[in-house]
Amino acid sequence: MRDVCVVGLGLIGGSVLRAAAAAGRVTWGATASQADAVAARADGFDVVGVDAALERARAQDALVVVAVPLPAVEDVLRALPEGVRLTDVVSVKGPVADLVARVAPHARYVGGHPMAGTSASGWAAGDAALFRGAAWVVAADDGADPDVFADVTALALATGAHVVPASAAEHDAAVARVSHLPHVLAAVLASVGADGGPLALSLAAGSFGDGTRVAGSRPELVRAMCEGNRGALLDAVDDALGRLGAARGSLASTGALAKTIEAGHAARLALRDRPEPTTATTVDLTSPDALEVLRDLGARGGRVVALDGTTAHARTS
Ligand SMILES: O=C(O)C(=O)C[C@]1(C(=O)O)C=C[C@@H](O)C=C1
Repeated sequence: MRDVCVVGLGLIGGSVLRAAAAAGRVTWGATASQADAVAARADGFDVVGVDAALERARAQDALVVVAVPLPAVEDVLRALPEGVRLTDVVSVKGPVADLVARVAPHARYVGGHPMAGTSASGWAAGDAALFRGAAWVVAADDGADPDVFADVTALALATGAHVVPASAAEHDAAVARVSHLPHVLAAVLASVGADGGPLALSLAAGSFGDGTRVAGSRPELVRAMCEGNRGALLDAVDDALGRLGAARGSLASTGALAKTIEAGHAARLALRDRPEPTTATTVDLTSPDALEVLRDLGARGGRVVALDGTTAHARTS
């Protein structure tokens, strides 16, 4: 079991550190936030300075998990000793891969992204169980080091997540639609509701609460996440605007929203009823076509559910 060093101890980093420790790993962390460092130490975790944490990772051949917001990633990369095993949990993968290539090309990097969170932030909001049952994307771009791919997969599985392999570009296009666009829409919806004045807010109930929940997240984190995926998010916003425009058009002309409501209803039921992938298959991570096979598996809704050395046990639909 590889040791784990987490840099950034907010909601996600703090949850990774707790979950890795709960899974029996040797762990330590570092954070620029004094408040998070004090709170993590008070909870019994080993928290040291960033340079000391990274040096220890090099000495112990540990996996470093960068869990800071995108604008702070470069500073962590600049402090990396040569050749460390590296992953991250940032919500956009292409820009982090580009940064690693530019600033720390010596790192043995395989990106990751756990699809879990809450609108809370900071160490205190973290939870060892946050990733249970969640998808954790592990970047399967050509050239990925199979050994580090296995390290990141093993960590994700140890937290209770399942692994969805995807290229950085596939990941960024997908999360633009299912994570970043929802944050933009929640922000817009919250403002539209608030502008309805005190009566509207006193009537706000389930639909408004559900639709605006993530607008309660820390604005600078949401901003960094959305701006970091600008290209793919613009495409998703355009798609949403087109559908909103069509909905407005049909409401204005025929008075009927039927198509929009029915398409959305069908999409929501398909999400609720999506089949659990059940067909078992294995992928040898050291085989020359492993990354292609893994990307194909992820694109078809498959997932890696266990790891046995360098053999990934997967399920497909
Ligand atoms: O559930 C939430 O509060 C989240 O915003 C989590 C959420 C998302 O679902 O969009 C947000 C960012 C991530 O990196 C992964 C997941």
